[in-house]
Amino acid sequence: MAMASMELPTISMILMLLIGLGFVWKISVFAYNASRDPLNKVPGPWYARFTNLRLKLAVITGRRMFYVDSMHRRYGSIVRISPTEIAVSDPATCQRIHKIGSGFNKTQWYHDLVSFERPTLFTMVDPKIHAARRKLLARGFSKSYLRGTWEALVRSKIELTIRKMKEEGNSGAEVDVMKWWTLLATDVSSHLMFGNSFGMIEKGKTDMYIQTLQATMQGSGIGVELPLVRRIGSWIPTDTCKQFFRSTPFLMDYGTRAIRGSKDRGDSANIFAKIISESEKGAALDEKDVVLEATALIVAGSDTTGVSLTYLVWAVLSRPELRNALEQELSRLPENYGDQELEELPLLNAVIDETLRLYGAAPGGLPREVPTEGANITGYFIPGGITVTTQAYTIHRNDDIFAHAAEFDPSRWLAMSSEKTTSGEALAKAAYHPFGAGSRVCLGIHLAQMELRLAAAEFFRHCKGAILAPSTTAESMEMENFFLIAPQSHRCNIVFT
Ligand code: HEM
Repeated sequence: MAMASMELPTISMILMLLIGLGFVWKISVFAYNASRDPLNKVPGPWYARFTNLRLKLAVITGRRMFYVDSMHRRYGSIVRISPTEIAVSDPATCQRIHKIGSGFNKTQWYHDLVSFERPTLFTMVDPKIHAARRKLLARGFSKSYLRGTWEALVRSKIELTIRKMKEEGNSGAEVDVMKWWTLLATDVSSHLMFGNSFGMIEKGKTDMYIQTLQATMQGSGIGVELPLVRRIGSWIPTDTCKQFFRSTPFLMDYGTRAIRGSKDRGDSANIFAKIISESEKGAALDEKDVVLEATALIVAGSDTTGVSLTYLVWAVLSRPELRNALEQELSRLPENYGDQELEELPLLNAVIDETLRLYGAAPGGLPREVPTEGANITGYFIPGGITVTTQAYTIHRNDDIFAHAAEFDPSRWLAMSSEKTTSGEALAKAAYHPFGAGSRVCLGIHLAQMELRLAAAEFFRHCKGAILAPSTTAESMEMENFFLIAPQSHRCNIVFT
């Protein structure tokens, strides 16, 4: 009996043996596939072959663009950053990826990030569908239309914002320019999209709709990286979780009422009135599309412009000589100047370009999918379906493209604007892309530039006594990166002396 129980394996032993064999088999298949993966030839850390955990950690701690930049510095202009993703920082390859008709389309990540029930311009993948939508929306975002129809409104909101900043700072209190610029940009884009002022600058705070929209976007940002958290959060019956994960019906209902209201007021009430009247002829956009696009555009036009203006003010106030020179340039403007005159000012535009080079609001990875047939990227064959990302953060800080790239030096743009540009300057101009590139370049570029020019001009004409508060330091302005950038302190305080 004793001998038999020693020699015959029990059922549990057989099961354990089978599980063990299954496990070894799985590991072998995984190792075999990993060893034959064409991406193995791409330089990068060893763990990127097996897991995206290191990249995810960087994403959820707001360090993604810094992590990818450190990988480029270590491994070169092409680097594998996860089992299915490579990053590229060679300017010519970036241009090739982003150029119109390249075949490198946006990835599903954009749709997951925004998570609306239908795609919008920002999230559309199919180039033909995107091109048709872009053509329709572009009518409301051209420089001439914006100047003709909206410049006065944008300017009045800027003047109000600066008056409110000064009122707040009258008693010697610190004034957070990031709060005010974000309110300004949010109020401008909401007014342009829904045709009504939300009165946020007057009140000095965002309203209920914008708060819910911001919470929803944060919820989507969490959900795209941690889908389980989104799923669990959407079941939890608290107001916060509802705002983060279940606000779409509220946002849609609000947007529908706002769009219907502005439609009744006629063609110049909002940007969409113009687009709707055009699209109704060919029924290209239904009401839901309009509401979703308007909602997405409010998001796209708010923190982006607010953050860029914040860094502009910080960068100039940190450099007294530059500030004096800018104030002098602006003091020569006639009282009734407009955006067109501002476009001619060399230093103002150099300051804006330099701000966007180092602190443009969206300098992180822009993911694109390698076309089905695969592509040769800087000498490596990359199979179809792999994600390839490029980031302005790295290209804009490349010393071979921008001399002393880490320095904030607007004078580099003054030299570049002369008639005779050197080949190095031409390379720098081509590599510069704070608003993205190609067919997916920012739709709001002219609106953003108009706001940046007018707001910077008004600020440095009317806030001569403003200085950075002691609490605003290089450390407090260090960037975090959750798709967009923001100062880690989420504020930029000044005082009026
Ligand atoms: C300084 C401010 C801004 C910066 C730095 C900025 C930056 C960018 C960048 C880098 C992209 C490309 C994204 C990609 O390829 O994945 C983009 C796209 C876009 N931006 Fe902006 N943006 C700004 C302001 C605005 C404003 C004011 C609006 C509209 C109100 C806007 C609307 C859009 C839209 C709709 C897209 C998607 C375009 C498409 O895919 O066809 N942006 N922006």
